[in-house]
Amino acid sequence: MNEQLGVLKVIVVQGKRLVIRDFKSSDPYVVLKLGNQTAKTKVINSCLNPVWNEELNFTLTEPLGVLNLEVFDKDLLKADDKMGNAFINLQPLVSAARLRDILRVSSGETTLRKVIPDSENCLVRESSINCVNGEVVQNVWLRLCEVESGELELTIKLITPVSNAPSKSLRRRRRKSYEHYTMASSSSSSMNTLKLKAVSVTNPNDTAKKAETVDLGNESDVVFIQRLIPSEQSWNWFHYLDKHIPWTRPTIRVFGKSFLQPRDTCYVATPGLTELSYSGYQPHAYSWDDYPPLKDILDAVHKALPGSSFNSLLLNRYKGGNDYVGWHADDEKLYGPTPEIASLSFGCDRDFVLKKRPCKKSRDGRDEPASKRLKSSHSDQHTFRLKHGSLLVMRGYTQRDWIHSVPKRAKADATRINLTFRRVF
Ligand SMILES: O=C(O)CCC(=O)C(=O)O
Ligand SMILES: [Fe+2]
Repeated sequence: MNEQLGVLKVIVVQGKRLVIRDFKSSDPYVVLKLGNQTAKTKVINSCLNPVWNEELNFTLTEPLGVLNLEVFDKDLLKADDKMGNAFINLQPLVSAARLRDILRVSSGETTLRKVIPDSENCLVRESSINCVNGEVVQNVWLRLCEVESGELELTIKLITPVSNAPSKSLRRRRRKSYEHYTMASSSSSSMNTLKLKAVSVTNPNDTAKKAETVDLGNESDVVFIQRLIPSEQSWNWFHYLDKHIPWTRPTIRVFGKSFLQPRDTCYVATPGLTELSYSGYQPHAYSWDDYPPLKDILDAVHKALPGSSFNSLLLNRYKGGNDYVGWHADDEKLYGPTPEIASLSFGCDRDFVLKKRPCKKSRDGRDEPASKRLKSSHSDQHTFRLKHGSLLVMRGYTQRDWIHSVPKRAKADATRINLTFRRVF
């Protein structure tokens, strides 16, 4: 049976910079879910910075879940629109309650621990967990995910009886909780602070980090990691790139006709490489030092792909579902015959479609029908849903034998940023 730990009081304080989902504003409300318990705030009409100050109560049981929050825009005539979501791991709060019991703190205000924003939580800034007159209280600002902007402020209180004889599960875990803390003696001031080492919370989506390899046949394959970069980190990078990259929408030539490229673009490369040119357009090559976070992103990709060594990057920004990239292969000579191309996505989900070339030169240079070249056990088309933080890598002869595209999608109403890392030889 689930063991009851106490009552979780969640005060949904306010939202900031929420997105517009109606004509000029939104009518936001928040849905909170903990296991099979659900609660909602009231709707605040026409407001992007709503103040709810509403307290919603949940029973907290073991095993501990994650508190999920979703913001919606209330609509009368159609389904409510999504305005982003966030989650908060309750483990630090429960560990802090155990520490309170161990230290027998029951009056005044004491900081029990801190949780730092990191790549595996939605925190906007560091958050303290305090014991206030026996109650364990955490104030958090959460960045909303799967949306262009928005933050939520919550105050969370865990009400458990201050116990000198902890429950069975607390006893089981007590030893483990000690390992998380480096304690110094508390001061005698009314606001005591224990010197605790800030620890990060674990990512409930860890399983999404697993790599899946799709064998395309004939020495071509695709590696797909649905969530390489955790959500919070991905949003930080998304916002940086959206704001700071000098995006341009160039005119390109396709089949002798000039078009405005249906997405924004930018190119970054190590100095001295052969220049890139595609569809009659030669982008200016910015340097990695111009946009230092790109070096952190490159490091993360190199770490995920041991042995890789990318020296150039093509960035694309799709400002909505009408922006797209048509069928093509990244088979420019400067990448060599078997380029490894690593594609990292942030923001709105989009489909990435790979399709076998109708007829293409085989490795020895002869034209052969596709049916002859590729084993029948391999499918002719693959679609990957590229999500916020996804990594997709094309390898081997994929550029020679396959073409790829990100088609228009009417429902993709938010911005997506995609980074393709390549090595120029
Ligand atoms: O946006 C994407 O996922 C793909 C972009 C792409 O194919 C390219 O830049 O060559
Ligand atoms: Fe491409």
